[in-house]
Amino acid sequence: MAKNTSRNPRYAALNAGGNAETRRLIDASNRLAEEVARIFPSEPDIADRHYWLETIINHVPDYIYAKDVEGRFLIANQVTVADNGLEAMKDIVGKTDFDLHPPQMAKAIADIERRVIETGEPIFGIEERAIVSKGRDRWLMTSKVPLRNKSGKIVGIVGVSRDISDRKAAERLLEGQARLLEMIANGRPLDAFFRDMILLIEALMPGIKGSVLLLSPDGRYLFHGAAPSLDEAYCATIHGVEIGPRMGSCGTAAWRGEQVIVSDIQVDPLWDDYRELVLPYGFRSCWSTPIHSRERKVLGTFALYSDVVGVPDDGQKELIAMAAHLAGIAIERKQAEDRISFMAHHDALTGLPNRAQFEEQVAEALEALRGSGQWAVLAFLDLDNFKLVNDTLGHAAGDELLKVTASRMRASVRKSDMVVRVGGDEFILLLNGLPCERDIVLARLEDIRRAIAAPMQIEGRSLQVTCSMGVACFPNQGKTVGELLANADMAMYRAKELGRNNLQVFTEEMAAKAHEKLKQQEELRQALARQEFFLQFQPQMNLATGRVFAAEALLRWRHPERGTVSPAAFIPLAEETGLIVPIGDWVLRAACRQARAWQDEGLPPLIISVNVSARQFRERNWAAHVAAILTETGLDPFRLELELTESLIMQDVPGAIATMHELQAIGVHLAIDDFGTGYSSLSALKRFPVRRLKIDRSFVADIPTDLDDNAITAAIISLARNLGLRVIAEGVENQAQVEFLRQSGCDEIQGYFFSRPLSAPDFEALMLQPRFSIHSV
Ligand SMILES: Nc1nc2c(ncn2[C@@H]2O[C@H](COP(=O)(O)O[C@H]3[C@@H](O)[C@H](n4cnc5c(=O)[nH]c(N)nc54)O[C@@H]3COP(=O)(O)O)[C@@H](O)[C@H]2O)c(=O)[nH]1
Repeated sequence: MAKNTSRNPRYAALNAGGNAETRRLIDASNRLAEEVARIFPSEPDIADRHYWLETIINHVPDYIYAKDVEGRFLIANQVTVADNGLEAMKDIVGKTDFDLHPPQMAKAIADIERRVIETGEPIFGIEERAIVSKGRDRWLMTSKVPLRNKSGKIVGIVGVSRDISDRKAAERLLEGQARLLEMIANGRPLDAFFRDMILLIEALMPGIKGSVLLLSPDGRYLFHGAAPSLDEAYCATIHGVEIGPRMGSCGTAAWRGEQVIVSDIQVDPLWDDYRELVLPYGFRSCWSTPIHSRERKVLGTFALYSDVVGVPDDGQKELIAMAAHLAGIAIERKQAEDRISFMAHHDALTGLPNRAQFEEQVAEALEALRGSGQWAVLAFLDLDNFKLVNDTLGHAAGDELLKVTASRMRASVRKSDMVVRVGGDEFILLLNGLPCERDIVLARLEDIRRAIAAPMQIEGRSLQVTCSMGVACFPNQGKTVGELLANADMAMYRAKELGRNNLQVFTEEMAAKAHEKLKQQEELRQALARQEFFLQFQPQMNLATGRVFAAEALLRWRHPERGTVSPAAFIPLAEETGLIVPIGDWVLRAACRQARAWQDEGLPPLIISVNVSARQFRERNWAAHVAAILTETGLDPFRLELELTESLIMQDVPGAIATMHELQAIGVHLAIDDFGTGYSSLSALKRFPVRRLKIDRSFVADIPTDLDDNAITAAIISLARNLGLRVIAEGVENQAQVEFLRQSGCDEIQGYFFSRPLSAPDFEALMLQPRFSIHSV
């Protein structure tokens, strides 16, 4: 006993190192030794000593025992005896571990003890497995020291073991949780995740079998998720079980949204309808826990089955709650992944597949059709005047209209056909496997158009939308998705040209036209680089003074083959392709530079007027760009007037007013071109920071003979005067027009009557002539 005190150098050394468990064991031994030394300071009677010692070690909760060199128990404390399923010490004395444990486990214990005996070296704090009371598999932390007789000979070992199973289980649980969370984070498939989760729980709860069932999207049925240890036939039987108030443990738990603990399936009424079904598998208890989402929506159930009657203890309840929680996270993550994947392949508003998915599927469909002698029809579809609905009834109404249209299209085609939304109000249809008869194809498409055009109720209003369709048929009008899309697009363009609400099938003529357009686009693109553009200048005259106060810069294209091309022939194409932005930039820069040159040459003060296209005007920071060009060319801002068409302003009135104010702030003047053609509201006009209105030449052309035009022209002049704006008439070609305009109070004129657009040198010569008087003409 004295050997085991803290004064023993070997134990003292061990006290300093080792792990916490070992230290605790040693401390306990030391305390025991000290206590004995304190109680028995003098040599007590040997029998008493033996009795006391036995009493003491029987109060220690750890296993304490001694064995001889053959591994036979010599002595063991009460807990060792009891946990090995025996009653008294005499029952264990003489037994070996081979009598108490499975052979492999017993051998592992015997090997360690043999080493201690052979080397004489103690072993501290080793972890070993042992089967203790009623076959419970436990983890022990054990220290073993050689047992010596009085002459120092090793006659066996003394062992002290502590049950560390709870700590080991907690460690295992933590490791398992970490592994499961890692699986969730790595997006492992749900079934693999559930499988590992159930196996972890089963390892921690021996004798229990787990299962996960998933609730169907309509919230009515439970479907198999995972159950690695349950019989497949049983899983198949409960697959698709309906949830309800008395539907076994799982069906009821999902129905109630709360845990259902059935301790005895044989008697619990919740199992009345399922008792027979479960009987062959021998389950007696089933504890089912709903798997919830973060919003407490039931996603499925996590159930544990056991062959014995019973309820979970607190530790098991904690494990179940943890598993159900992790399962919820995993399901929600999977649902989020599915949603993201759906969104990547579908249009969020209508739920239709998107273009990326469409092209893939069309390619497959065409491949399947190839050589079959059947047709596929690809149609581009564009809703007419959708923008009007959006602008007048608002975006919510526009969205609703798109959804209704999408579902009508879906309902008008077969399952094997496809409908996709490619953006805005544009859709593509693929009708699959049609007979090669144009009339049948057209009849099907007209049916779809009719379905779309049926009246619909949107926000309490009855609306009707027509559509334009461009069609290309496989294989004659395109052999690949790309060809079909391009040709259907051309046909659609033609349908729109023809005034909407119609259907056009692709023809070779359309292709030729498109080809020509492409060629023109390319030429236009190169025209800038090759410096084929130049400007002409048309004077603008003050009617009262006869003085030329401004020049309108007009763009021309010196085409290498076609000669001088009017802007009317290429500006629309430039607008469509966006080339108008660099071209417009060139015009503005060239016009400002010319105006500055005339100023430097001493020409009378002049305003240079430049046309602006809608596309240019919408460019980000356009006003700042204009300011930069003015700085670059050295022209004073007040010498520049920008002509904005009425239709340009009306496309986005608030945006246009904001840009107009920015331009006004840098000192540039503004005029409204083609006034009278763009339906600008008079109230809006008041808010435009403009200096001048330009009466469109279509009104001027027939004055003074056309009484309507006379009235319109006079009204515009009067309006301008009342708003404090100057007014100029364009396209003035004769004396009678001049007279009418003068009498109506028009301030200024521009037109062939006075001068056609001139080259820069000719304009300069005109300005240098003696003062021109309109009265003398
Ligand atoms: N965005 C830009 N548009 C531009 C630019 N340069 C011109 N244009 C626009 O192209 C349209 C056609 O212009 P153009 O062929 O130059 O015709 C102008 C005049 O020549 C013509 N005009 C002038 N007087 C008369 C006349 O007495 N009779 C008659 N039949 N035509 C006449 O009018 C055109 C000027 O119109 P406007 O701009 O409305 O003042 C035309 O829409 C141009 O705006 C450019 O650089 N950028």
